[in-house]
Amino acid sequence: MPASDRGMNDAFNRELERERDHDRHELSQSVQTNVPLLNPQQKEVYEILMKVVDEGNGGLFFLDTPGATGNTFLMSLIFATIRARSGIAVAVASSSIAATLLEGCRTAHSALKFPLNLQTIEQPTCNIAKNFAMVKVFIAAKIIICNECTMTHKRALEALDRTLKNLRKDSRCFGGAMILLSDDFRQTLPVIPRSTAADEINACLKSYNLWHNVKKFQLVANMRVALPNDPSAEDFCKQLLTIGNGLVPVDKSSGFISFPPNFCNFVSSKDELIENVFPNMIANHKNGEWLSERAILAAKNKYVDDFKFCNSECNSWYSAFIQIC
Ligand SMILES: Nc1ncnc2c1ncn2[C@@H]1O[C@H](COP(=O)(O)OP(=O)(O)OP(=O)(O)O)[C@@H](O)[C@H]1O
Repeated sequence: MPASDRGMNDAFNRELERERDHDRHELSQSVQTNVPLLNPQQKEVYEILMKVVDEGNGGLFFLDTPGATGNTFLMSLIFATIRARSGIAVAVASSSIAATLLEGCRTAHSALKFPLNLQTIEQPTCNIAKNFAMVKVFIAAKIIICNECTMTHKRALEALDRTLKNLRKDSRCFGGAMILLSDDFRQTLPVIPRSTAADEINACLKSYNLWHNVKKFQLVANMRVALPNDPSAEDFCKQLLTIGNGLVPVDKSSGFISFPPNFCNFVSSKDELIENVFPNMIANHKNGEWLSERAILAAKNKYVDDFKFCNSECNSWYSAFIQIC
């Protein structure tokens, strides 16, 4: 078969069309429904950020969002507002689990082609050639959201800055694009193999040389507590903030903290953990809704590999979980 004669323009336009291919009516309705629900702080941030989007002057913004303060809710609303007006909004996240939180979000490494060895390159750029199909999308984007950004290496931001200046032929920061970072620095910092705590702090976005120029906003009202369906959430959220703010004493000999009383349920074995999270797995393993409500998270891949499953009937399911987790 002769090769089809498709120019690069086709690929560019396909990506642009895909980014604009949303049900604008449905998005407008969702915006109309959700804007009145915003709490005063969320509303203030939403209005400021949408004004920046409308003015089109770009800039670097950071939204500090402790757990459950409505980061996902607000990001989704900003996304929907821009898309409902046929604008292009790009969302990336530092991990694939985090990318599932926002519609159309991809991992930063996949969408922006960051080099894999960021920590060893002094002046990295994204591996985006000018004929890369997403280039027009990055040029046209009203906003680039980097969700759950605290795990991102500061050099990723440097690479994005260099690349956008080059693609958009604009010497302003990030080529004049609007970049919105969001997350909570009480959570995980960049993971650097065989590093010290100092290496992680040095790699963190707060060590980025333009960090002092970032315009910062904060959400503080915990919406899971405000919603009436979870009375235990208030204590749990306070405990999380206490740990995140470094207020729980560290044991000098071990370097560990002790969890506050009633913080969580402890189990004594992996089997007990699995039985608690996935009770009666054999009966439930084909129930997608039941499965989507539970997960076991592990801090390291080696702990994931340690999970051994012996039940042949749903062995394949167990394996699938562990990969996802
Ligand atoms: N203004 C609001 N009106 C109604 N519900 C809201 C509002 N803001 C947030 N919520 C709800 O509160 C819960 C927590 O919000 P959301 O998931 O957006 O927070 P988050 O900061 O992303 O939390 P986490 O980091 O813990 O995932 C969700 O169920 C969300 O739908």
